[in-house]
Amino acid sequence: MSTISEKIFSRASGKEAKANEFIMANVDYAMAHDGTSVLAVRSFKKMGLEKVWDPKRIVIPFDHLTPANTETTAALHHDIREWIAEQGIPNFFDVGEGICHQVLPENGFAMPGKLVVGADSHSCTYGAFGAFGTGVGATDMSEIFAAGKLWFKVPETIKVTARGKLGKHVLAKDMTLKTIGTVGAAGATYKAAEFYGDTITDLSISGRMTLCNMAIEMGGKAGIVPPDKKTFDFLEGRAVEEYEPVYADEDAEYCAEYDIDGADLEPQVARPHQVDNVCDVMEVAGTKVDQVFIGTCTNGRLEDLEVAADLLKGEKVAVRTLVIPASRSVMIEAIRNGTAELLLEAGATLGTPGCGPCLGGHMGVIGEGEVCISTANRNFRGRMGTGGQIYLGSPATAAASALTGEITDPRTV
Ligand SMILES: CC(C)[C@H](C(=O)O)[C@@H](O)C(=O)O
Ligand code: SF4
Repeated sequence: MSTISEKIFSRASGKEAKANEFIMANVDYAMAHDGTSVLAVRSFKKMGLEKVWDPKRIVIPFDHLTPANTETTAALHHDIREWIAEQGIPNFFDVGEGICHQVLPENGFAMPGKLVVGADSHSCTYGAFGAFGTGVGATDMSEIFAAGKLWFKVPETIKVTARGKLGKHVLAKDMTLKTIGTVGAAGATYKAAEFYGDTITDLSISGRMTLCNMAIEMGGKAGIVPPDKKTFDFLEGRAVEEYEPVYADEDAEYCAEYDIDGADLEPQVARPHQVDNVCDVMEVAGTKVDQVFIGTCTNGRLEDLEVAADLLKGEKVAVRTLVIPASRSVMIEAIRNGTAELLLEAGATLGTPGCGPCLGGHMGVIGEGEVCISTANRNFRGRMGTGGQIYLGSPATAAASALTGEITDPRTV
């Protein structure tokens, strides 16, 4: 009677692992990006260590401040590139390759049954593939760099079941925001979430990534969709090694259960400054916006850009609209299939694949008193610029709002 997390931790620790136990687990893949690798490498060097445990199992994408925004960032990037070369780490993704949580799945590092740990809180995204994906701090990452292992408390699991077919212009993001609004920003603290129901199985891989990406926004240690044919098809020719899918037992123990109604779901928006401050879009419709941002590890995939392009096709945006593809391959596909052209013709700005202004680093921060509707996962106070206000919504809601200059229900344009 085990949950997916208990089974993954049992394999990774080599002994039967049950919720609330402390175990030492072998990590399958470890990720740090330009932001966190700096600190992880510093702490690794402080330990007096020379070589990482296994260069092939470390993945380093540069995405947070790319291209470098200041001389300081450029110098830090330079140092990390040197360290990566010294260590012989083959999985290095430099400026323009994309956001870590897009790059790892695209390159087959997120696989069912694996323990994938990242020095970034949204590493829970890998749960979309049936992995236990979780974020740790940079010093914990240095321990993993050193020995490939880390202590974990095996999490309890909540079960979220979503049923019903989503309506027109109601997307995975709306379901995700609804789930966070229902569970609450701290409702799943140090717990894993397993997602079930036809609404979930109907989601594309991209939609499942949106959902699992935001598990941390309800405090979750992980968010996991049981792998199915869609998962296996996506991983075909992509998975970097063999994997074994893991499923929960019928009588697995859940500490809480939630039901989400997909059929009657309206487009959702999270109001400033908490992610669980969620409401139907109608409640905030008409709120003037200064900027629209479509991108991030939550909603910067091809499907998201296509949704936006479809709404903006042949029209002109009323406010500045930034579109930042989640990865180089998303951008290439968007160029190939005409999506990029539609967005540019409508007046949107296309940026280098990466995090963009998501965490307020550069490329599109907002000014004092400005309002942005964003497809990202966090709307914390000041995140995209001091004194700014962030509303979170789906790419459809963001694109509809771009057309009118105010928060708009995509079903009305
Ligand atoms: C910079 C990094 C540590 C951070 C995170 O862990 O989530 C960032 O990606 C974010 O989204 O705020
Ligand atoms: S896109 Fe945003 S949420 Fe995702 S990793 Fe980058 S900064 Fe963090």
